[in-house]
Amino acid sequence: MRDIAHSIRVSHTWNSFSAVIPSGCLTLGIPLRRHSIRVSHTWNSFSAAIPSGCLTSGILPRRRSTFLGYLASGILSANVPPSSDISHPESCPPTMEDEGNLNKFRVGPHPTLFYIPDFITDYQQTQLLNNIYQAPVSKWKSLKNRRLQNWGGVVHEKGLLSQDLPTWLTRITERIFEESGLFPSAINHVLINEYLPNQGIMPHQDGPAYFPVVAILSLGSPVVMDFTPHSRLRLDTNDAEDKNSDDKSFEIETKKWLDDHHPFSILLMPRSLLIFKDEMFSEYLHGIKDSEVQQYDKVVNDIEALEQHRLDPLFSGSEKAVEVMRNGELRSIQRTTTRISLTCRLVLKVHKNLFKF
Ligand SMILES: O=C(O)CCC(=O)C(=O)O
Ligand SMILES: [Fe+2]
Repeated sequence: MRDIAHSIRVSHTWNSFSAVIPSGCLTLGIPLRRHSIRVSHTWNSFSAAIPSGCLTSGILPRRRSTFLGYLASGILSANVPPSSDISHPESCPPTMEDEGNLNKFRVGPHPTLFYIPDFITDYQQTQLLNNIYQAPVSKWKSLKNRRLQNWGGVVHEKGLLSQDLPTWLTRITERIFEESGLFPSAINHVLINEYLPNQGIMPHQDGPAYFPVVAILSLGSPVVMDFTPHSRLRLDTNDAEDKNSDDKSFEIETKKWLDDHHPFSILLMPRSLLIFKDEMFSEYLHGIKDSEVQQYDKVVNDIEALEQHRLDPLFSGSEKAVEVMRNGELRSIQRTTTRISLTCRLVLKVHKNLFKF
């Protein structure tokens, strides 16, 4: 049989990221997508041709209450250039806060995983990257396979030795807290991971100190995250006595559980927010392969992740950031730039940190 290979571009017209970035941090900078249609950031100044309820802060429409919140919190303050676009006013995807309804963003076979495309605008992404790369070099901790910044304090098994999050981070964590409605109190810890195209993170479960809801904001290069069911994690969460009481039936139960729980992946596009909780937090490992080319044939959110890119007129831009290959059924992305993620979590037990770093 003839193997027909063709490729689909999902790249936009990418601009070089112009933030102050220490040399060597990024190869040619993190590219940012250019807006197609720009409007003033004075939210109440436009209304034409936008379906009701479709006022936007970027591609993802937001409600007025959010804009006001943003204005109040200064994220769209006086020196902010016009940045929001109404790329597709005819399509009005749901916002996370609509009816407080996160369910619209459920993806995959489990009810505890949510993918919110275009959670922030290009401009907000630039602002975040600016702040991240303006942090002192000493803020970065280098690991074998990535660098990270730790914000909010030191997490111990017994809790958080807390430090206040900077305002540029609370603007985003407060919005996640309010719009998701999943955290019992304000998010107080943010881990910022930086991945070069050939870097990833081993499959792991987040520590027991965290409340079992994770929100991951993605910036820069798209990436594929893998979720793997882990029966041992499940055993750990069950009563030990139950385990020993009847080994045989427990074995059968575990096998049945594994039959119902399959590995899957999720495509994380720039500016998207991934939220997972409960079962997905405690019974699955999550990780990112350290390869520049990542298959995404097993992703459960390809439609949601690529929809906006398909609709965007800049989709056919000549500069390519990501190429989505379709070789028969084998689909993959090429990671060409750095990815930054903000892992936003809550540690319930907090000890005020007396030491300043
Ligand atoms: O970078 C990511 O998307 C995942 C990060 C993560 O799993 C973590 O910080 O625990
Ligand atoms: Fe994690």
